[in-house]
Amino acid sequence: KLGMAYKKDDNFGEWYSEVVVNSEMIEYYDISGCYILRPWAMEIWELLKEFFDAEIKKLKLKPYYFPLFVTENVLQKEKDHIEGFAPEVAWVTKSGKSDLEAPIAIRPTSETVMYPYFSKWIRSHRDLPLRCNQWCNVVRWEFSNPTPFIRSREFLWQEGHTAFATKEEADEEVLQILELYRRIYEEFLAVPVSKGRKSEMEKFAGGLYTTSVEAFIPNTGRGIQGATSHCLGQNFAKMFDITFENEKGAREMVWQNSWAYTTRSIGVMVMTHGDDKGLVLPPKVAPIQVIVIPVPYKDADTTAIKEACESTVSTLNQSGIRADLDTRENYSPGWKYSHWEMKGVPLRIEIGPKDLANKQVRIVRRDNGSKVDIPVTNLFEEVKGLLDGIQENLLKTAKEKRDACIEVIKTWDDFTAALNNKRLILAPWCDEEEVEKDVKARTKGDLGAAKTLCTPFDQPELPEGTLCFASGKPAKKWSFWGRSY
Ligand SMILES: O=C1CCCN[C@@H]1CCCn1cnc2cc(F)c(F)cc2c1=O
Ligand SMILES: [Mg+2]
Repeated sequence: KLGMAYKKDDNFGEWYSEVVVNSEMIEYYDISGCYILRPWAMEIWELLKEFFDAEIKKLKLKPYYFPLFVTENVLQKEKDHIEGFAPEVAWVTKSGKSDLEAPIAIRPTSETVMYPYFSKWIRSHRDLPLRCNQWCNVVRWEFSNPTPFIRSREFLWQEGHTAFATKEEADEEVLQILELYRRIYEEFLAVPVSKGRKSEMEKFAGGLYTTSVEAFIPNTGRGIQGATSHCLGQNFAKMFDITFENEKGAREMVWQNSWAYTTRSIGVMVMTHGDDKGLVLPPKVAPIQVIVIPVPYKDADTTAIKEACESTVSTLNQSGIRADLDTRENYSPGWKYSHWEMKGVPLRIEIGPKDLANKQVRIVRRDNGSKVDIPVTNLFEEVKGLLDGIQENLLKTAKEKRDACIEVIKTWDDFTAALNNKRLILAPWCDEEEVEKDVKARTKGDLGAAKTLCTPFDQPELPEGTLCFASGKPAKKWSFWGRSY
């Protein structure tokens, strides 16, 4: 079980599957596209949820739980937002031996479940804003290659659904939530992301506009959507008759948003930081931040060593650091080093007879393997400093790697070359959907077509007269293009 059979740079797909299993995050399940999330994954999910839930409570979101099931006619209510997705909808058709009167869908997302009740609950401007969030699972019976965390037929997410009296309020919240998603990725998962707007073709068809945070996986040269925050405009208000009486007594439709991030975020973190020894966890999301390992030496005082380990762990835990010790007799220190490296624990503390005698401990960093001996007296400060250093180093390294993949291009030939070089492409675009479709058609292949990933809010200077790389028409904006998950 110890050691990896695959190398990240040689066989990324196999490496990834091995890491998520060997680090005890995932157990494969006997239904394709479904995975068991073990504690090492769920504890990360819970740390992210703890942050996000506290932040949205500051924005006055209220917790709800809506049913998993939705009737056929309600699901079909919104034609254009569903029609493209119909093949992904999972249906319950029987209970026991008998057929159901009518098939019932399992929620792939909850607009059609929730909005008939938003219509009922919202009568007056006093009922606004309505702010609803639920933490739940959703089911989408996808057929493209299933990948743990990244693409599964059932996944966990939070879905926020809000309603406002004015577009201004909705527009503001879209960006507040997008900033929280950026923080989830950059401050917790140490994954660099770009905030931007989806094209008309890539946006959520049922909405007005879509914003997202986009990540990039250098090993595969593919972009990946990290999270999404939509302004729905009044489209769903019209469909579901969600109106309110304003201060002047006139009836108006509400302005809505919906936004989500999912367990996919964990997979992006694994892909970004993992190495050939296994998982590398950013301290902010590490279920165990420090593992303490006794290094007994033939006739050395093993009891004293064990006591030193226990007091080290309790000192750290009392200061809010997630520390644990591995005193299992039936495993050697060497075996334990590999095991906890595989699980990506940021810091290892070794305590042997010499350390005991010198009233010090040896600390080993998972991210760069560096070792340092520190006096027990300022254990907490040193450990805290090292954990902060690891967190910072992981984001910095990932940002440098991602930025090294970005290629600015202006011609079609450079575009196709960059695409085949697994680059994240930044190109001037005329912003015409026909051109986007044309690029998709011209880059179709077994690696998948190129698409727009987002138009970054942070726009570089676009010199007058710059032409679109694909159409030769006057360019209107810089957009990120590439293959994606
Ligand atoms: O992306 C979000 C944020 C959270 C709430 N939902 C929105 C839009 C979801 C877009 N979407 C995405 N996937 C879907 C899959 C389906 F099978 C289906 F019936 C509907 C959808 C579907 O509407
Ligand atoms: Mg999908």
